[in-house]
Amino acid sequence: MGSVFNDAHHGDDDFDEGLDDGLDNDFADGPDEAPETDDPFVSAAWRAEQVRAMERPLLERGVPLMRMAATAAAHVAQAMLERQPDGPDVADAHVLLLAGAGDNGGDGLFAAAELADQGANVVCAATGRTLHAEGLRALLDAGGRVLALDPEADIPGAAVPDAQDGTDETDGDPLERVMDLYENADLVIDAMTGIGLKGALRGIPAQLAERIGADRIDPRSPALPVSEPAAQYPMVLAVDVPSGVGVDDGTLPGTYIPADVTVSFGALKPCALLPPAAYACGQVVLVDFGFDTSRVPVAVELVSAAETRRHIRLPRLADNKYARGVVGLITGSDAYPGAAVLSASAAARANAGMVRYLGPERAERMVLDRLPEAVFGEGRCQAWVVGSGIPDGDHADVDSPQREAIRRLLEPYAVGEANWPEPESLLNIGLDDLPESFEDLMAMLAPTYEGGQESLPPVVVDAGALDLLPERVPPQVVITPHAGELARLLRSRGQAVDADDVERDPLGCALEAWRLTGATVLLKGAITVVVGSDGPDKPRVVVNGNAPAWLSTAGSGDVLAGSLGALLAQAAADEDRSLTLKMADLAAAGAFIHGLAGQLASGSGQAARPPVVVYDEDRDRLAEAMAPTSEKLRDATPFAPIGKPILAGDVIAQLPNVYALFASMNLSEWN
Ligand SMILES: NC(=O)C1=CN([C@@H]2O[C@H](COP(=O)(O)OP(=O)(O)OC[C@H]3O[C@@H](n4cnc5c(N)ncnc54)[C@H](O)[C@@H]3O)[C@@H](O)[C@H]2O)[C@H](O)CC1
Ligand SMILES: [K+]
Repeated sequence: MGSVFNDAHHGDDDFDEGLDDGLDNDFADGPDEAPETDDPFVSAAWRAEQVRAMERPLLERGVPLMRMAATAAAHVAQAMLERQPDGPDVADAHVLLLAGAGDNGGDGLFAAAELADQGANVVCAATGRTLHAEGLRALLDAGGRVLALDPEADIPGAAVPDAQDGTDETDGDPLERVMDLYENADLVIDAMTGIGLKGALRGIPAQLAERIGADRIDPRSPALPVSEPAAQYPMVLAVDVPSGVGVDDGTLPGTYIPADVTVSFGALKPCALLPPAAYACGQVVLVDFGFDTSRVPVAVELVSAAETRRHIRLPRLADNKYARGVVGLITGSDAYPGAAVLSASAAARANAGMVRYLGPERAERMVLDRLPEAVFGEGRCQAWVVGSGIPDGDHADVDSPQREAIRRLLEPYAVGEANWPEPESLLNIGLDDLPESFEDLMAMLAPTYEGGQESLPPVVVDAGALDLLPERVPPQVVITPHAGELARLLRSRGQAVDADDVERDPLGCALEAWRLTGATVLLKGAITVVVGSDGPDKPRVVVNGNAPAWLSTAGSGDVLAGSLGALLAQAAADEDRSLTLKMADLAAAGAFIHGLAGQLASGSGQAARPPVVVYDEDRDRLAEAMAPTSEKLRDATPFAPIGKPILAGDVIAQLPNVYALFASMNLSEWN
């Protein structure tokens, strides 16, 4: 499954060949070769202002970034046409360019001029009052035509539609004219706005996006494997970013044009990684300009296989089961005993040394039936998982003993309220003595710990335990809400937010929850957004996008909680490591493992955020890199490319295989 471990390749490109010989630096030499699986270039995104800061030194040295961007866009356009089984040759293609007045429009004009040079029939619809002058000249010289949509436009050589008249081809409502062109086009190049967009689209671009965007958004369409040939014409190529998306925050503030492919220049922007904007980007092809990213902090990071591998602890020569990490679970309930089985089995199959389960008798019996290895005896736990399958305060008639136990477990994590009795040690809970009732348990969980809050074991707070979270907690507390649960948590802290608000602005809401609680926030969704601490008051944002749509199935969250608990226990088992600043990466790695298990279980090459393709000037290599995952997966499984339905248990069954995959990657790098 090559595509799972990002195929994208950074470095060794000869994109700069033929450029200004005066280039002295690493750009001229191409960036350093990076290992295939560990390339920050394809897994990090920077905000618009940061991208501008990184492009500035290159522009000052006279590097022709716009021409490089345009050539790359033209090559990508060609690759899109060529991969359509019934697609026209470039020379016969009808291309509609939507060009704004800024440099994004300039990129589009030069790109379209290259296609027109090869014989394509290109019409540019200008959405602003002006067009990039040199780009316009290039397109007109290459035989392209230009239609100005704004009656006040001042664009030399452009036709201006005139609704009053009725005599020539420019007559009629300009938007209708564009829609006619749209319907007859093979390819649309969307270059209305790039990183210069302010707020939601307004005016003519907004109207165009409303018409074209509405035509293209169908939430009922099936989740297909990556970059299948487009199901409909015209295909849309977005220049740098799809026009209308929130470049820095990943929101969709107004109308926008969803793309089949987005060709992104210099560096990824957050909208390429964050939901919901990432869904509008389609396949992302990233053009390397050789930016110096070393001094610019990453805004959003995509968790990679290589990063995940770093957090896994392989068994060592002298290990015993305790050294490998013990996971304690207070999950499952009389109402949902299955969650106990799922969370405990997931933890047990995810490379933990041992699993301790704590719950009502019936759930305990079910866990033992399915997992005879589970223990209920005394000993250490390096990480906890609480709340999966436990009704929350609104749904539990009386506060159950389980909820009380979780409340006690979480008490010592309350920041600023430390006033604990002498530690018997929280880590030593005598589960043997565990009663039918939880009375004694509560006593045993009395808030005690050694070495201060920092040394408390990491804990995953899921589902019904979210309303038991203390006001403020340290970062080793990971909360794992979905949109509705996050909204509820924020409401409990005075924010007027509902689930739709969270879905509209997942990053904003996860950041808010992190700010308010201090917890590491893992917001579940097709793309998972994690916000954790990267130092005092400094958030770290990591997303995971490798999950196939098949993974949205009952019990999936219980599996995530259990397997994340196991990952945290492995990390915490090495006591010399402080996890505080690693929690965001650990949580995202947990989501990656879960997503990969879902891909293996379903045999699907589909992913919410398909791997980023690095632009290659070599046409054959570019075509290969952009090829559908179904082709790459053809021999991997009989079910590729679509995959098959799965149950939570199927995902659990694949967890050992995920670890096996990691174990076979670059063994020399293992700790
Ligand atoms: N990343 C790189 O290294 C390079 C990127 N390039 C391209 O340049 C654009 C950014 O160009 P800029 O001129 O700064 O802005 P835009 O073209 O994105 O937008 C300006 C354009 O949009 C109009 N506009 C702004 N807000 C709105 C709105 N809310 N509604 C409607 N219209 C709006 C504004 O009036 C202007 O007309 C970058 O994305 C790349 O594509 C370069 O090629 C160099 C290298
Ligand atoms: K654009």
